[in-house]
Amino acid sequence: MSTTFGDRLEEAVTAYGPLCVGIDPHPQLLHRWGLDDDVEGLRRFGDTVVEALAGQVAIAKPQSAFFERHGSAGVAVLEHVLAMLREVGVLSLLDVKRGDVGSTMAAYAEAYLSDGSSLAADAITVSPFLGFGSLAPAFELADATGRGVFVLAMTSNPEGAQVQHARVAADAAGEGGGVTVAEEIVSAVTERNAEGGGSGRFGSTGMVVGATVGKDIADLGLAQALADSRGPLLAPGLGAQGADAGDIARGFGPALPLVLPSSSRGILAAGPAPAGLRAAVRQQAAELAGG
Ligand SMILES: O=c1ccn([C@@H]2O[C@H](COP(=O)(O)O)[C@@H](O)[C@H]2O)c(=O)[nH]1
Repeated sequence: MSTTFGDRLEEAVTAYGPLCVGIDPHPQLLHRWGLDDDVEGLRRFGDTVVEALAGQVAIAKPQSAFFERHGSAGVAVLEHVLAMLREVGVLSLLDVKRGDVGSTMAAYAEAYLSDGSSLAADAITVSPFLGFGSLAPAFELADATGRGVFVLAMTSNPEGAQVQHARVAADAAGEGGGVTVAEEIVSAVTERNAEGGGSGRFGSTGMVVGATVGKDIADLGLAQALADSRGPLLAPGLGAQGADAGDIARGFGPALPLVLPSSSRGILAAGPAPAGLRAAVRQQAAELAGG
């Protein structure tokens, strides 16, 4: 791809708005939609959601876990969903939260970020808790193929603070200690986007910052640093986890133009009729826009 992920994202968000819809085929949702909790149900769920989102949203976020729980046939449905999103022109952000030692990370990167892989998405989520540097193979391949990487920074679950608010130790030279893990990640992403992330609104390295963590952003004094990062900020937690449009506006403050608010169950509960899903998308988008 000749353009960067950040530029493609900016174009899509300008056309359709920032709302990201999660594709999470929970067993309870399959049941509620009158589908069996099997591979055929999964496929029909995926087809319906993609049909409903086409021409409505910039970006969709399939949750890998709900496909993986059906084994290799479920992963084949995930591949199908990724191909369909590509076909209808909705960017895919695969929520797969990978992270490993560098040599293994290179293999994950090939699976999700290389041209020609059946599991390739426009962007993926990654976990930096084996060290930010261990993610280098994913960043390198994403840059080379025009894809994006979203690094977990401040996750939407209450347990995340235990790790993400911890203070890092100084390096061997006695430098750099004392900042929180979250702050360290924001700085590393900012550096990446400054080095080679294009010049538009978004760089191609994003972060996951939950819609539920507005108070933590304030407590850690990170709102301006997030705004300066140029990282697209995936903000899950809207809807089913309790956050609303007001929480996002207040919590992110100056970083709001970078935020991709994300909702899965809050939208998917309006199915299975595509018209119902589209109405839920429109209502959520209007709330986010302050309407
Ligand atoms: O911090 C995080 C990171 C990822 N997620 C994922 O987002 C969706 C949320 O689903 P809802 O139904 O809207 O609650 C799900 O796939 C999570 O794994 C997150 O919630 N928080």
